[in-house]
Amino acid sequence: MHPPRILLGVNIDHIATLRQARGTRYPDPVQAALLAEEAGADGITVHLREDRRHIQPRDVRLLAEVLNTRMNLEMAVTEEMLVLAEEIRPAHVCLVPEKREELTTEGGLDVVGGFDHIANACQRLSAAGCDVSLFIDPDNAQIDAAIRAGAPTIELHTGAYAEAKPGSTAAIAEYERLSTAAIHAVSAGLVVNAGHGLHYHNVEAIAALPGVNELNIGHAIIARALFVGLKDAIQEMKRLIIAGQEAGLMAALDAHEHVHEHEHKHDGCCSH
Ligand SMILES: CC(=O)[C@@H](O)[C@H](O)COP(=O)(O)O
Ligand SMILES: NCC(=O)COP(=O)(O)O
Repeated sequence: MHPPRILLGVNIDHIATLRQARGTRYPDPVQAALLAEEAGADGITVHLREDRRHIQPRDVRLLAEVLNTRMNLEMAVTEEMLVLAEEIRPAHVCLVPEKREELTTEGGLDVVGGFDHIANACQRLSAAGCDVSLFIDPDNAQIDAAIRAGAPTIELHTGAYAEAKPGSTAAIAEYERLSTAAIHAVSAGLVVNAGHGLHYHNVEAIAALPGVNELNIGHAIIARALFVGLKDAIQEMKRLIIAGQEAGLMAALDAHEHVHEHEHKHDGCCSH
C-alpha cells in the first residue's frame, strides 16, 4: 500500500519580517496564510518568538480564527508562551529552543537536559487539546526522551544537513543521522516531521527519508514567492516533495528486492 503523501506546512514568518521592517500593516501574514492554503499548503506554521521580531500575538489569534487547515505554533518553553497556547489552543504546538540573539533556530531542543520542564509542558499542552511536537536534533537519546516526555510527534532539525556543502562528507554524515533518527522514531511509533533550511535544491532528499509525515518550510518558499508568486512557489515545492517521496519509496523497494534475491540465491546454493 502506498503511504500517505508527505504534507507541507508553510511557514509564513518572513511575510511578517517584511511587515515589521517598516512597522506597516502590510504584508499581512494572515492574508498570506489564506493564499497558501488555496495553493495547497496542508498547514500553516508560525514561530512566535519572545522578541516578537516577526509574528505577533495578533497574527496567532487571527490565524486561529480563520485558518481552514491547521496552525502549527512554534514556541519556546516559557510560562508566557504556555499560557498563550493554552488560551489559543492551536491544533499543533512545536516546542523549540530559542536564543534571543540568534539569527535563526540554532539547534534542537535539549529534551534530555530539560526533561522535567519539557514533560510538564507536553502534559499542559496535551490537556489543552494541542498535538505536541518537539523540535530536536536527529539523535536517538533525544528521541527516546521525547517519547518519555509524552510527545506524540517530533520535528527533526534539518539545519545541519541544509548548511553542509552538498555532497560533502559532512552532508553525507548529516543525512545518515537524519535517516537513522527517522527510522528509530517511526519504529517507536512517533509521528516524524522535519524542517529548517529546506529549499528547492535539498528538499527531495529529505522527502525521501523513511516515514516522514510533514515538512515545514518557510524562508525558501517566501523568498521564491517574491519572483514567481506564493501559489507557484508552494506548488513547485509540493511537486519536489512528491518526487522525493516517490524516489525514496522506489529505493526502499529496490533494497528490499535486492535482499530477497540475495536470500534466494543463498538458499539455492546451500540446498545443493
Ligand atoms: C524552529 C524552527 O524550525 C525555525 O526554523 C523557525 O520556524 C523559523 O523561524 P525563524 O526564521 O525565526 O528562525
Ligand atoms: N520548523 C522549520 C520551519 O518552520 C521553517 O524553517 P525555514 O524553512 O524558514 O528554515
